[in-house]
Amino acid sequence: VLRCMIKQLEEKDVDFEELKKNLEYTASLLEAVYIDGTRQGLDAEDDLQKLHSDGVPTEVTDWLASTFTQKARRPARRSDDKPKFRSIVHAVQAGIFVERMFRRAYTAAMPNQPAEVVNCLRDIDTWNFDVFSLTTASDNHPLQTLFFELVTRYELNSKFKIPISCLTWFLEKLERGYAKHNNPYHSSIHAADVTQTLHCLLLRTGLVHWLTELEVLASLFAAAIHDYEHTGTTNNFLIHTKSDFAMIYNDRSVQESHHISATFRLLQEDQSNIFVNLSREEWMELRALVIEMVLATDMSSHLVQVKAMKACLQQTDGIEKPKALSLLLHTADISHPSKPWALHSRWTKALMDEFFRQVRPVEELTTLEFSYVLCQSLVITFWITQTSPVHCPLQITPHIFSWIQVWARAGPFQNVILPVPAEEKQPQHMMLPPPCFTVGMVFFG
Ligand SMILES: Nc1nc2c(ncn2[C@@H]2O[C@@H]3COP(=O)(O)O[C@H]3[C@H]2O)c(=O)[nH]1
Ligand SMILES: [Zn+2]
Repeated sequence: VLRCMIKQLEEKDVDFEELKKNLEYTASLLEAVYIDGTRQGLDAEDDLQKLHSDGVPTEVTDWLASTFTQKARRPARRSDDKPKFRSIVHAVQAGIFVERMFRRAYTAAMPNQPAEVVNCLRDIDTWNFDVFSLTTASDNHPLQTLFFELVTRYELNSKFKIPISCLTWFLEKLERGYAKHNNPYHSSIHAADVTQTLHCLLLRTGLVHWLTELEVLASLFAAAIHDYEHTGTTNNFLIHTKSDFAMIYNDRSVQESHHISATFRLLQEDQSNIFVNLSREEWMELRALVIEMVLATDMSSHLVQVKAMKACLQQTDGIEKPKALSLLLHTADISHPSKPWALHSRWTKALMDEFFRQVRPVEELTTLEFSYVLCQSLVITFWITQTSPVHCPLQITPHIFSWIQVWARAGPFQNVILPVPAEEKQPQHMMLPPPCFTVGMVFFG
């Protein structure tokens, strides 16, 4: 059309109305072509798909996908790459040789476990496994002992050629990280408990037969590290107090992001890099799985996870392994209420103790926390002063007690004399007396 118009102009044979119509038509045509072109640019993933089928090497499309789209780079599984016979024989021979070497190294270096530890570990496949007994028997090293036991039981050490020196050093550092904040609940005992529970779930449900060895390794590893360097406070606390962690991780799964990041930074050190002999693809796959699993332990994703799994079970399509494993770790993480009472009650007390510790530093409290704590303090103080001997439905630990004292002194209760000055006198489980209940009703509705 444009060429035709140019010719008409040259020949000075121009109908003004016709020229205008033709120009409008051409402009709308060019606009349509332009918009279509932009859309094609937006469908980059489709184009990548096309490239893939056009015989472009997978490395190239993978790189394009990881650089220009939201798609994570999936480790390439080359089932169709057929190695030559000779290379298979060599690989198998070399593999067997190295595995034997690693097995021998482990057998030689395996510490002679005390009889009590061996005794505890007999129950490792059961739901009633007593992780507190293992803690005592192993001289306060439940995580090291348990993880080492599971890695060797599943023969992951020889399969992935995990150097024993690295494993020992890594586990030592891992336990130290869990001890960093001296948490009553989020300690290495909790990590050992969750790891054992996950192992029990994998075994008892038969899921272990559905997984590759790398997925088993990633799952056990994720469980062992899932609360590494936990600060003993909730994500909300970190966010509301504008903590460094909240600033680093932009208020998103703050604790969980730190557990993962700090662990992988620990693995960067040669001395503790237990995955040194994994191939690049294996390492990428393991890392992706560990990240997904640990991030899913954030309680704020609980409902979403349960809903997604329910929907997934109603469909005939297969269940995505990372999703299933994430839910499994989350289940193990909050499983203690389904354990025998002796275990569950210990965990509950430890968790309550940790929750109460969190509100102790007065200067870190937000207005909301301040009023919450003040009301709590009022109720508890009133109730303590009203009853003699003191009755309490929850065990008042030294931390809770000092917390009450702080508020009794700081608030309008300076003159209240607390009748429980010494630790020995602290009350045990008893019924909540009516005065407190009445005050509680008045204050909290
Ligand atoms: N209310 C309540 N919370 C729990 C219980 N057990 C564990 N949790 C919380 O659930 C969280 C799960 O992830 P974490 O282990 O980081 O921290 C855990 C606790 O904060 C429980 O019995 N009751
Ligand atoms: Zn946990």
